Amino acid sequence: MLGNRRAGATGSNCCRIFIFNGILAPVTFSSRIIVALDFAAKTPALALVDQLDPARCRLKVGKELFTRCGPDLIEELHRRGFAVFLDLKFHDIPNTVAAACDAAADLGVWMVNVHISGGTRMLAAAREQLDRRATPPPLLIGVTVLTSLTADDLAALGCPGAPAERVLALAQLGHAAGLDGIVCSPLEAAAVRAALGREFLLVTPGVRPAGAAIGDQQRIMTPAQAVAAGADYLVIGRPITQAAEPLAALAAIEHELADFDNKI
Ligand SMILES: O=C(O)c1cc(=O)[nH]c(=O)n1[C@@H]1O[C@H](COP(=O)(O)O)[C@@H](O)[C@H]1O
Repeated sequence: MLGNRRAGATGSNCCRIFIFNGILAPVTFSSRIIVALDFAAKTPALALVDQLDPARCRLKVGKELFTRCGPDLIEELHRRGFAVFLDLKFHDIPNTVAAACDAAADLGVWMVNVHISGGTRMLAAAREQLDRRATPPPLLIGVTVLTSLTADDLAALGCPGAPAERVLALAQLGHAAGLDGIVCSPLEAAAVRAALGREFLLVTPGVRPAGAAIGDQQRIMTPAQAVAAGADYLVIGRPITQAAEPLAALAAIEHELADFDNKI
């Protein structure tokens, strides 16, 4: 099995060298917060991004924004110095997913994800393709059970049992296939951490500050609870992007995490 940590791009701190117009630009990222840019167009997305600081958060570009704006948007975010998680949740035959991961790596993104339920051969193909690259590849992260799903939803899909059991089984599959980490809800983070160790990255959406609208998320915790459970990165969208004052919402989450850090 290949090492689960990719040099230079993991943990709470990392430094990546970006090359734009022939200029080397080292950028250090330190935040655990990944802001999900779930916008329908470039203009509102960049209006928020231009108020943010790469030292305070990373950015996630998902299916909607990428489908509308494409690779140019990723380049614009890189030019502003942000580490980008390209969240396209690849799930297809091994050859197709491996090639898609390679294409994502060509964009210079920091993190890319695939559905672990695509199976071991698909995961291995993605891993091998990224490891063949000449430069450090993006972190390869596997989605376990979407945070919008409940036990009843899983049963309806023919997967009876608690989400936590399925998350752990998928996490073990991903770990064995050499993924750098997984996406799970904070509710499962502690069990996965205990089973798979400190090095395996845990990326948790399903994060809601106390009092925030839950929306379509089903398995949630607060930011501090998620970190206490072992999450490395918190993916947070609407509680920041839809807030009346997004910067104040981000600052409140940072304060919550700082308070937690000071207590341990
Ligand atoms: O892979 C993801 O990022 C993801 C996996 C998952 O299980 N649940 C989940 O919510 N996400 C993403 O995380 C973000 C959460 O956004 P909010 O619910 O607005 O905080 C969205 O962009 C989702 O696409």
